[in-house]
Order: sequence, then structure tokens, then C-alpha cells
Amino acid sequence: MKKYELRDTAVTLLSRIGDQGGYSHLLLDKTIQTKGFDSRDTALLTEIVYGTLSYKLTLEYFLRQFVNKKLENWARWLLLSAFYQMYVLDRVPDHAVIHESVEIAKQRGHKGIASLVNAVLRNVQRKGFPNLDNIQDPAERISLETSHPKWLVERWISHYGETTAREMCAVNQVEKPISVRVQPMLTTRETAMEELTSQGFTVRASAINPQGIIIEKGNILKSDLFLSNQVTIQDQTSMLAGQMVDAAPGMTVLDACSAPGGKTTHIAETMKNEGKLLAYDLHAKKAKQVSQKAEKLKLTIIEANQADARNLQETHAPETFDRILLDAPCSGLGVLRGKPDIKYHKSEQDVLSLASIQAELMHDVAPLLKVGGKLVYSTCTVDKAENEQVVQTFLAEHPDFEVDPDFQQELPKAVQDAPGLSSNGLQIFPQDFDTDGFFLVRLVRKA
Ligand SMILES: C[S@@+](CC[C@H](N)C(=O)[O-])C[C@H]1O[C@@H](n2cnc3c(N)ncnc32)[C@H](O)[C@@H]1O
Repeated sequence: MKKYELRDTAVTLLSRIGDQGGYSHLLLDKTIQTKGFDSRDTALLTEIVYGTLSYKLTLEYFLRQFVNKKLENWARWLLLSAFYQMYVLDRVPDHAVIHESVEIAKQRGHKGIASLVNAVLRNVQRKGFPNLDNIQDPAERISLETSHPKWLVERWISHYGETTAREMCAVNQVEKPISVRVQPMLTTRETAMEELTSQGFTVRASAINPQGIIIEKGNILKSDLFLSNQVTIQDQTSMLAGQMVDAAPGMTVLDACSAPGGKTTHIAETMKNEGKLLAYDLHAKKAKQVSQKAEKLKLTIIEANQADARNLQETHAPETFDRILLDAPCSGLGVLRGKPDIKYHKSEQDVLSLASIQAELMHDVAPLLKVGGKLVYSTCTVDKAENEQVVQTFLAEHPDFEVDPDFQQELPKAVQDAPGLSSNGLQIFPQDFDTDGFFLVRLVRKA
């Protein structure tokens, strides 16, 4: 490998992901395979690419302080990735970053650009990066410190206050630990934890789900337990949705927006694979994923098919289901951790259009619930328009429904004190339990 090939590859990947919209993990995996990088180089390449993307707005702000002319894309990414290494990565010496960046500029461009790269990076080395503490506007400061779009920070401040918004943005920059759900028909949490520990894993029981295990150390994808389907990967907050559906063996249950099927399979397990679980998804390919997952886990009560959940009244009689899960399509603002670039592609308009689809979905699946039946509404986003307000509007228009009076007390103890718990549902912030952000509420049909 040429000395600077790794950093040069990072620049190519950043241009393809950052400017051309390529999928970060796919491009990275393919490049690592083709180039045959060893594990150390792979780790550094991944760190530079993901880190630069996840701090893009911060690094671009720094760049504007040092360069006031338009650069070619590759040169911009070269400087941004060098900034990332100098700003965040303590173990990489500045002189190595500067030397290799100048070499890359020489190879890719002309002498002029190489000396510009050299001058900018030496200037940064001498003066340091601008101090973000001097920024007065709180939204602007959080936006630049944590590289979140300013509209989003402003929205979160207006919904939840400055402290919560700041903590959320900060934790979004840190990867969350992987968690798994134990398949109760195949093993118990205690046995699974013992087995993993004896194989060298460091694990911890989830405080918010009785089937959840947090993997602190070890590659779960290679474990016997994962390969034999005794555990499946799922965020602890998602497990909460399946649990709160409160489905029992023999019931008829609807999972209206089910793919890829994490919650469907969880619900089928709580039903001990007895009864009927109809799962739908708007996309046929995705509904197939649910069938495949069900088949793999031998959960025969799941029937997965393609359908627009807004039209299910055409094929199902009113009051068919004992339980309904509406895990609605959403803006995904709760799942930004470990996904360095998706926060830049969201807009306020996306949030608002999704909120109106969510309201339609609620309105259209509700008549399918039996009187006395329970409906869980959930999203993996953190936004009042998509969460509490959808619930509030629905309840105002459907006096035959109410928030289940047992909802709060049936939540796991740890969650009952969560700051986002209100009369309209539970908003989990990613910083509360070191998970994704998630919203859920359980409604009951009174008449
Ligand atoms: C949040 S994801 C569901 C995740 C899933 N419940 C799980 O835990 O694995 C939302 C799903 O809703 C589907 N979807 C979007 N609009 C829909 C509609 N109108 N009817 C049914 N499914 C829809 C999307 O294709 C997506 O797979």
C-alpha cells in the first residue's frame, strides 16, 4: 500500500458518499474488500470516513474560517478529513496528517493546491481551531458543536428545552451499544448471558426490557447464540413496543407497518406462537422480509403480506383485532446514532408530511380494533408533531379511544421516571438509557 493510500481512499469515499449520495456502509465495505486493507487500516479508514461525515457541519464551519474561496470537491473533503483527524483523533499525530494530505494534494491536483493545503493545515496547527464557546446563539452553538442542522436544533429546543436538546445532539455523535432480544421459546436471558460471558463477551441485562441484553464487548454476529437464532439484534426501545402490545396466546393481532419484522417476531413470541398475527407493509419486497424472518424463527402464526395500511378496512371487518401495533413510518430522528450522515438529509417538511401520513394511518386502522382492545402507536423519532400531537389529534377526533389507564404503570420501572413520559405517551430520548430515541403510547378502545 502506498503510504498515503488510506487517507486518499477516505477522500474518494467521502466525495462519493457526501456529494453523490452513496450508501456509507456499502461503499466502505466494498472498498475495504477490494483494497484488502488489514484490520488496523480498516479501523482507521472507517473512523476517518464516519467521523468526518458525522462532524461535517462543524468541520465546514472551521474550513470557512481558514479558506475563503471555493475548492474542488476532493480538496474540500481532503481538508475536512484532515481537520477531523486533528480536531478529534488524539492518537494520530498532526505532522503525519499534514504530510500525507499535502502528498495527496500533489498527486490529485497541482502545486498551488498542495501549497494551499499545506498553508491551511499549518495555520490550524499553529492557531488551533476556532473556539465554539464564543458563539452566543444557543441553537447555533449546539448545531456547530455537534454537527446537527440548525433547524433541527431549534425545533428540539422549542419542543424539549435547551438542556435536553444539547444532550440529545451530543449523544447522537456517540455510537450506542448493541443490544439483543432473547427468544424466550429457545432460551432464557440468564442462560444466554451466562453463555455469552463464558465465551468472553461482556454483557449487561437491559433495565428497560426483561428480554434485553446489552453487549458491551464482543462480536455478537459471530456468536453461536446469534447464529442459532436464540438472540436477535434489536434496540431496547423497540423491544418495549412489542412488550407493550401485551399480546397473549390465541389473540388476533395486527402489525400494520411491519417490515423488517423485528417487532412482529417479538409479538409472535409473546403469543407463544399461538393465535393469528397479520403483518402488512406498503412494499411487497419488505413484506417478504417479514415472512422470511418469521420462517427463520419458526413463528408460524405470522402471515405477512403487502398492503397499504390505510386500506385495510377494505379487506378486514371492523373490530377484527384484539391488539394493533402501528409502528408508523417516521422521520427517524431518534435513530441518528451510528448513522453519520442521515441528519443532513432530513427537513422540517419531511417531518410535517410524515405527521399527516401518521394521522391517516391511525384514523384508518382504529376501526379494526375490538372494543376493549389495545392499540400501540410508536415511532423511532423525537418530534412532537409526529408523536404527542398525532396522539392528541387522534383522541380529539375519536372519543371512543383513550390512553390506556394501565399504560404508565405497566411500563418497566426504570422507564416510569423517564423525563419524556406525559399523558400523551412516552418519549424516550437517546440519552435516557443510551439507546435510540423512541416514542410509544398505548390506547384502548372504550366503545
Ligand atoms: C418504522 S418501519 C417499521 C419497523 C418494524 N415495525 C420493525 O420493528 O421491524 C415502518 C414501515 O412502514 C412501512 N409503511 C410505510 N407506509 C405504509 C403504509 N401506508 N402502509 C403499510 N406500511 C407502510 C414502511 O415500508 C416501513 O417498513
